[in-house]
Amino acid sequence: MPEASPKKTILAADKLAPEGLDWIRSQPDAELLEKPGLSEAEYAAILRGGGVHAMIVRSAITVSAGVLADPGDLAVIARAGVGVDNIDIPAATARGILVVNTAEASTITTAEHAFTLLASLLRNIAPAAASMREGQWDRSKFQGRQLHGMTLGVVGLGRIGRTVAERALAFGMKVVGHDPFVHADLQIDGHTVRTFRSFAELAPHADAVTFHVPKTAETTGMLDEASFALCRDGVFVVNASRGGIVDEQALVAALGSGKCGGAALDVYTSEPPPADSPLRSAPRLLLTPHLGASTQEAQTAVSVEAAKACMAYLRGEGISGAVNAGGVRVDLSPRQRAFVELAGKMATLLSPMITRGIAGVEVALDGDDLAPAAGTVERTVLVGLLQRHLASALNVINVADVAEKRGIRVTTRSSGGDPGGGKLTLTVHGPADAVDASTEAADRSRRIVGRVYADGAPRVVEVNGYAMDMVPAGAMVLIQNEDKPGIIGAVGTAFGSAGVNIADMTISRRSREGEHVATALMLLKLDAAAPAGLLADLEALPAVRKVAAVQV
Ligand SMILES: NC(=O)C1=CN([C@@H]2O[C@H](COP(=O)(O)OP(=O)(O)OC[C@H]3O[C@@H](n4cnc5c(N)ncnc54)[C@H](O)[C@@H]3O)[C@@H](O)[C@H]2O)C=CC1
Ligand SMILES: O=C(O)CCC(=O)C(=O)O
Repeated sequence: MPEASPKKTILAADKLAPEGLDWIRSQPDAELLEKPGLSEAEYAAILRGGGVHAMIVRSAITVSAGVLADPGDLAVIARAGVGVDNIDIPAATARGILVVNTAEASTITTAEHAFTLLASLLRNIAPAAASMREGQWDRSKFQGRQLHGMTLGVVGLGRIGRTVAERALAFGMKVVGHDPFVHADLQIDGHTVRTFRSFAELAPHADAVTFHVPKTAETTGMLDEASFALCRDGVFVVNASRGGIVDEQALVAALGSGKCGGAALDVYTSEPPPADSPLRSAPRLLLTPHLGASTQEAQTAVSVEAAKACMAYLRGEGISGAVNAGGVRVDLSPRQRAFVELAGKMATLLSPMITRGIAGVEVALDGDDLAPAAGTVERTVLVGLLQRHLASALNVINVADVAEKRGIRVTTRSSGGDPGGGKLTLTVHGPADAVDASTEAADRSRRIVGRVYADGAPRVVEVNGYAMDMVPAGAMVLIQNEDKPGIIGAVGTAFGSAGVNIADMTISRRSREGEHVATALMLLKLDAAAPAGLLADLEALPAVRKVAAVQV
């Protein structure tokens, strides 16, 4: 989660509707940096300089790994729109930058554009209008086709695809669809939309196809030479999703051969397409310059929503439209926040005891109303456990990836209700546990338990079987020793000689079956960090087994 600091700077890196920019200017804790139309290198330099907390983009700029190489204070990138294929999400995630979009705000506008393209294409509106301007009056040349009765194949039955389907049905078209995540036929406005398991199966059933899918490895080139062959002769094609989903070369060829009766594109593999692109001169091809979301209404909505999403995250109020946040939430109640704080402190306290790596982490969160915080607790735990051992800065956005790359299995369980009012238990398994069930291996598991009582303070109540009660904070030292007389005095003398004041201290004794000497764990809260010399002196004391210092 971003640090709380007075003013947050939002970089508007694309042309945004003035309403969103005005909203930013009206916020006392926000500052606007308006810099549309720069190069990737220039954006990289602005970010590197620090002081930019959020960045809003549309599709004109590419937020590449290079732009994010040294992102300074950047905590969130908002896409004022839907498609995030111009943002390097793995690079943003790796640097702990939240990516959000404004998925709903432009749905209707984009669906209207796709449907308008189809209707205009079938009625030759663009070439007929152009011929009128040239002084011609040629009615037979522009005879069109009727929408009513035609079958439209909608590929991608998400927000925009379904909205297009509704409009097509209202015009008396039959609609069929394909979406790997829609398994049954759909009922839309009293009509049945038959769904097919693949585009190949849908293709022979449609007079026209329209694409409303994200650009992925599976969707790129979905309509290519091979799949054109499966389509009806004279099929009409609309693509207002992303360039390259309809293969441009195959389209030009199909238009030339008549396999494709006409097509309309709003999006291109390269935007703008080169001046000499064959697309610009292909017959029966209607082109618009990526206008799908370009209405006053949609642009106002995406601009304001993107601005609000940035500030909500930076203020810790919530995450809306998250693309890479996993289960992280910042809109938590004070009690849920207390558990997130406890999670971070417990994991940090445990982290110096984890010297042999981590194979798995179990997070158990018990208590009423705590479940919504589980994702945030889980990631906060990982940050606390791993940060000490890694050079790069971790946060709740990038840590899941970091853990996964290290093969750390994380299981999180949350249950409602706990008689004590709420409990968090972390168990960290060392690498040997999975293959060796011996006592020694089992002992490599580390367990810490914490609670938040009515006072709201996050307390640690158990560490590795030692019962205790302490609110962890600041500089702390853990000392494990054999439970023999004189140790406490020796430890106190060492601190006194080093001039370090002990602010709070708890001692707990544990005697386990099979252990011939009882051991004790001291947890000390200090007024200042313990210097290395003091830690060495403590380690040298007879009967002291382990000493670890940690900043919680
Ligand atoms: N031309 C423009 O200006 C605009 C274009 N878009 C683009 O429209 C597209 C759709 O946007 P939304 O409907 O909001 O997204 P959405 O996420 O609501 O829907 C996308 C649908 O595609 C489906 N899908 C994924 N892989 C598929 C596959 N291999 N075959 C068939 N279906 C598949 C998904 O299951 C999902 O239902 C996006 O690519 C977006 O970038 C969005 C807004 C404006
Ligand atoms: O006008 C824009 O910003 C592009 C809209 C778009 O393609 C999207 O939102 O995915």
